[in-house]
Amino acid sequence: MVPVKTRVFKSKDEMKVELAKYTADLSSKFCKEREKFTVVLSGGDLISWLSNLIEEPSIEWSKWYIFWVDERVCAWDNDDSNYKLAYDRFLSKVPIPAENIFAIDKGLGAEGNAELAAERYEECLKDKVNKGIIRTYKSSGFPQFDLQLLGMGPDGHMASLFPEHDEIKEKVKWVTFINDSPKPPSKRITFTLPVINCASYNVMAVCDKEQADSTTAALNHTKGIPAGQLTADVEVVWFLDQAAASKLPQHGWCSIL
Ligand SMILES: O=C1O[C@H](COP(=O)(O)O)[C@@H](O)[C@H](O)[C@H]1O
Repeated sequence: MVPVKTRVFKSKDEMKVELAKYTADLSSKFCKEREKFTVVLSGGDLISWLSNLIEEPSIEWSKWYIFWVDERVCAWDNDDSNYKLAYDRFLSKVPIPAENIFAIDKGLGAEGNAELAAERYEECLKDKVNKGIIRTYKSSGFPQFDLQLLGMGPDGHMASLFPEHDEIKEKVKWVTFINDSPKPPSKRITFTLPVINCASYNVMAVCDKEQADSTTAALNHTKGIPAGQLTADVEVVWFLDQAAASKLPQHGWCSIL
């Protein structure tokens, strides 16, 4: 397991600037090495924190490939959809080719069939592995994404892996589903923990005082909350604002000013 790094910023705005720089640097690295950059998005607040990235001049958007760590099983134009959120606030503002964006199956989403939607998304990932777009992790065969941009709920869930729910125990599947999510909407699909933790780089971005308890519990590995199990192949970094970090035993600011 790689050591978990934390970077604490005085404000959300500072965090957004640094998150954009971090992502742009990795984009340059992977686009140079592989001519591709596979990026996994989550939903929630994270998407609004990508606003500075839109302005980054160095990014070769045509080489980006977009996936989702979790998705609500609903129509693409439903306000609950993580795809819609990302499209409206981020993807529609940058020139990533439409054929490089891999959302949940449109029909199965609209139908509300979580089990089949998860199977179809896993097939989609396998197809991209076969086409050399996604790498695989060592000999495990699990997909290895270049960068995942993750968020955490106040209960400590990440992706759609919730505390006291069994989906986090899945060891074989790449994508699983939940029909009774404690956070609405109830039907979701989600990457499994082994897939999440095979990524080369994992960023967990968390802000606000409502997240202070779960941030502390996750980083101290207490209460067994899902986000506390996050690791990565190369690097895992928690990007925190001062409020989210306020209950950590010791935190120094990492001001960019
Ligand atoms: O439901 C979800 O929640 C988490 C956390 O969202 P936030 O609004 O508390 O930041 C998110 O990461 C996940 O993708 C989403 O489906």
